[in-house]
Amino acid sequence: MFASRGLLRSSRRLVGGISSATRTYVNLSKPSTSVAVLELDRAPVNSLSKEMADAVSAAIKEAEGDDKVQALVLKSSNPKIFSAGLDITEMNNPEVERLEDFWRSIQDLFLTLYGSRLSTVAAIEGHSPAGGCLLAMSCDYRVMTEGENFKIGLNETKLGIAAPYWLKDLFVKTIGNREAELGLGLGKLYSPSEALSVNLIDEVVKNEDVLEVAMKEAETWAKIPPKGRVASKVMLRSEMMDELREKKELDVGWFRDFIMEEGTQKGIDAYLKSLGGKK
Ligand SMILES: CCCCCCCC/C=C\C=C\CC(=O)SCCNC(=O)CCNC(=O)[C@H](O)C(C)(C)COP(=O)(O)OP(=O)(O)OC[C@H]1O[C@@H](n2cnc3c(N)ncnc32)[C@H](O)[C@@H]1OP(=O)(O)O
Repeated sequence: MFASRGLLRSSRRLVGGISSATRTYVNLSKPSTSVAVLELDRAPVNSLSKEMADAVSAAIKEAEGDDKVQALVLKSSNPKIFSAGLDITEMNNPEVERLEDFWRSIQDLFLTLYGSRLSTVAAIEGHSPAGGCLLAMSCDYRVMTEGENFKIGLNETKLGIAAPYWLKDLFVKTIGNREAELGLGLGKLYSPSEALSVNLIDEVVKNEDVLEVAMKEAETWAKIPPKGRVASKVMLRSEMMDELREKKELDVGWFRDFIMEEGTQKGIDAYLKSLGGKK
């Protein structure tokens, strides 16, 4: 019961020795013996399609497969956008089967990142709404670049949708119940200084310093003896993960039914058209 499946994942079937491995949508490198860097690289906004979510999950597992690696920095190839969250086009007039598979990939990405044996540090470069905030909150430590126009938070209600219960739980765990009520209800997007004041992030740094600060933090975590560190992470995170594992297919059904509703589709369609003003 204590050893949540996944958190102490066996590395036997995973590929070790990461050396600037580059693949579609993500770049994985190992700038130091104990720290890997996973760069999100899906232009224009690092939105999470099914394929992107699968690529990020696979890269995390690959990093975990190197026994020397103890920490992972998650960054973006775009200095102004960490991730724009879920790829909204996946939810706009979708095929039901694809929509369900998309959600399973998002669930798996959350379980993989949140449950990683690695210490994870998010180098949040720029905007990080909704699913971007999910990625950041799934990490152990969050550094965000300064600039009050950059935003992080869960803005789902503004799209006419609701965050799934497990994302709500993660938000509550991160910033507390009252602030989560305000943040979720209003679909609030926080500036870096606001996010710091509610503990949504841990540090605000200059743009040019973000990777250096994140790497330094990752090196600090990597020096902690992994046995106790991972056991502590399991204690803190397994309950939430086990609940989602048990309810995975129920959650897929809730998501599918919610997204396929006519009213939801109208809201998503209107929101998508408003983005960039181009669609
Ligand atoms: C009973 C309860 C049941 C519960 C059921 C559970 C239901 C849960 C469902 C869903 C959960 C969703 C979580 C999400 O993550 S939804 C996504 C939310 N994301 C956003 O709202 C961010 C939207 N994007 C932006 O705000 C901006 O793009 C920004 C990131 C600030 C960057 O701005 P800028 O640099 O100006 O870039 P543009 O806006 O011009 O965008 C460039 C092109 O990229 C397209 N784009 C942007 N974001 C997305 C996205 N998330 N998905 C897909 N495409 C996106 C945008 O349309 C532009 O495209 P084009 O150039 O073709 O016009």
